[in-house]
Amino acid sequence: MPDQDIQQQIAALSKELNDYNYQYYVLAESHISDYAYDHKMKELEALERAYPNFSDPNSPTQKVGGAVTSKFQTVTHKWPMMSLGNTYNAEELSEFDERVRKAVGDQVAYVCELKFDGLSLSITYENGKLLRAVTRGDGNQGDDVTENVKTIRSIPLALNQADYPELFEIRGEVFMHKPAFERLNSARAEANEKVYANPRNFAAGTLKLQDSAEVAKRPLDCFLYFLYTENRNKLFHTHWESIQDLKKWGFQTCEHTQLCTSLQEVLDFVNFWDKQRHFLSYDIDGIVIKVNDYAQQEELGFTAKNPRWAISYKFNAEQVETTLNSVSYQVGRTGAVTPVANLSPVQLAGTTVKRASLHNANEILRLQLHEGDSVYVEKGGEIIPKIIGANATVRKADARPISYPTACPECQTPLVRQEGEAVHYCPNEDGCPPQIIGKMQHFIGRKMMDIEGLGDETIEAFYKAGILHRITDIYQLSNHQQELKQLERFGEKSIEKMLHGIEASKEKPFEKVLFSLGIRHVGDTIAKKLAQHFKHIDQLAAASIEEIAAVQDIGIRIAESVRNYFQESFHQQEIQLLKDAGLQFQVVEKEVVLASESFAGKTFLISGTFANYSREELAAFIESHGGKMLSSISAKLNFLVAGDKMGPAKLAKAEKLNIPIINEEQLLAMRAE
Ligand SMILES: NC(=O)c1ccc[n+]([C@@H]2O[C@H](COP(=O)([O-])OP(=O)(O)OC[C@H]3O[C@@H](n4cnc5c(N)ncnc54)[C@H](O)[C@@H]3O)[C@@H](O)[C@H]2O)c1
Ligand SMILES: [Zn+2]
Repeated sequence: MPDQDIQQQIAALSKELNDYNYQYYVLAESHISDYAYDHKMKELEALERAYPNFSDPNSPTQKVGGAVTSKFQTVTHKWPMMSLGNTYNAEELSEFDERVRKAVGDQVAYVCELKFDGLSLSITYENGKLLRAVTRGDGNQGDDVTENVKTIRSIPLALNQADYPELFEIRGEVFMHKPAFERLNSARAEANEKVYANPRNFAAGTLKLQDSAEVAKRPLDCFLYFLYTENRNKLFHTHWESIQDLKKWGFQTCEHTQLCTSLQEVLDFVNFWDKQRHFLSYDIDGIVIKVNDYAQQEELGFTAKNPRWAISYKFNAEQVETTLNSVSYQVGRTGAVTPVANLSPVQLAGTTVKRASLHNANEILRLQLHEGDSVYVEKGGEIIPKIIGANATVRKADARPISYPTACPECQTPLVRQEGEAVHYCPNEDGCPPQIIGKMQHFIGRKMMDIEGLGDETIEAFYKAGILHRITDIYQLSNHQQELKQLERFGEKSIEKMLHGIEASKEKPFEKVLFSLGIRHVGDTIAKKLAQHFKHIDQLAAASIEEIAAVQDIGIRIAESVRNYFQESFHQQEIQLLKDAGLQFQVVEKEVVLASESFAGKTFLISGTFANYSREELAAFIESHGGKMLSSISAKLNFLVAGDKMGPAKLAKAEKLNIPIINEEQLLAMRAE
């Protein structure tokens, strides 16, 4: 190949890998599978090795792929945070073992650890207290994400009494469990928010949020796996010993870590987990093999990018090829349409796969799917596998591209897609069967009206039997006892229990009723806020968009949705019928007796989390002593009651306006003065 071509090829590969790095580390998105990425990296490494005159110290082969961002304070790592070399088969692993033995002799033991698919973190502890947490960044410098990390429950803020060093750094991996990922991601899809491709990306996106309160809502977890401290060799001689002590100090380490004394044991460990990993609640993408002895680690040292004393063995993401038989379109409770690929059954990662998710129309376009295509299916983070591409080489010449339907498959109403949104909706909220059933199922849900004796399946059965057509029919069920008894599997006892449950639901407070109505974008917190502000459904129904949007934390999108809901005559009728049935449509005010006038004329704002009281309790305390709560920081504010995890922007604003910032104890003491 002429030099010019090689140079071009190196430049193109470098650019491509740098682009993937940016998407992966900064935007938390993957546009290529890890396997394909690693393959390209190896290709570039091989080219650079063959043509050293073209190698470049800034090449992605020479540097850790991440970067620092401008959103956080930049911190320089005391010990650089490196990447790991990777191997994909037993042969490459045995080459690693040979290199190690050549350098340090045959007395080698390895610690085998799961390679958690998350993002690495360095945490510094001083005198047993969490001081600082920093991302890997570009390996030399990372982002200070301390406030966010403090919200992770498995990371101790203070250590158990033990003989830990005064100052040390501990490294670990932050990740999200698969069930939490599934739950949060589908809630995001419902709310039309950006969904993440896998738990790793979700965890990475979360740790880089500016709002720690939002981070606290997303369940992150962390395994700690490495200790750095000055004079470490005086404390421990091996990595294995250090891990035993980390546990005593209060850190969560992974129970599956194993000490191996031969390559065979390492291989057994690798093979065992290649199969068992599918049963873990979190994703791992391989095994990390570390030389156990610290002295040997030091002898082996580092390359520009990796330690020479450790390596990863990466599992091949299991991938199979099968036929795309058809695409079906499911309509959800909110009317969102989800395309699902129906596949010829195939074995993948221990289960038979028949279906794969396709997310939305853009995904179908991106994959350029055609009818009858032979497709590659992979198990990513999701339980339900995904299609990663079609094998165009075996496509029939006359195969038609999959075209997205224009009408709802359930009710034939033309579908709509809001500008800038990826998801299509069936707008026929009150006439589309799955939406009607979904609305009723939502209504009776545990966090909503919580009707005992009535479940999702019963709702569906009653709908199909023509007994239920809409939410309000639930309160007419007592008039249908004869019909109910005719239904299979529905005895007198269960009917009685259900009717009792329905009757009891009439006592549910207004905020629950409001949440249960299933107004788009109105979840339980929003419902609570609206109920507290408007007190009565009639006042909410009569409010303008501006009036609704004036309520704290209610944005214009929610306000519009609420307004639209109440404009529909069908909904007005629905509410009237529910009122007639005796449901609660107003806030029952508790009489307020002022405990004192200590705070009369004073205004307060509460932010963050507190050790002894909830925010609501503190607000009630302030109000019971005559103080007034404000909803934002302005010159009118007299005191900011600040707890932990308060947003830095708020703090800065209060400081700028010279507003006194007090803590929980100071607030309580103020009353006594
Ligand atoms: N799909 C994409 O677009 C894309 C882009 C960039 C990188 N990647 C993936 O990321 C990899 C490169 O990332 P990398 O530099 O973080 O390397 P790596 O993921 O191959 O290995 C190093 C990392 O492993 C993690 N790790 C997990 N468990 C560990 C344990 N027990 N001990 C030590 N470390 C552990 C640490 O975070 C460490 O930084 C690529 O090989 C590729 O798979 C994918
Ligand atoms: Zn429909």
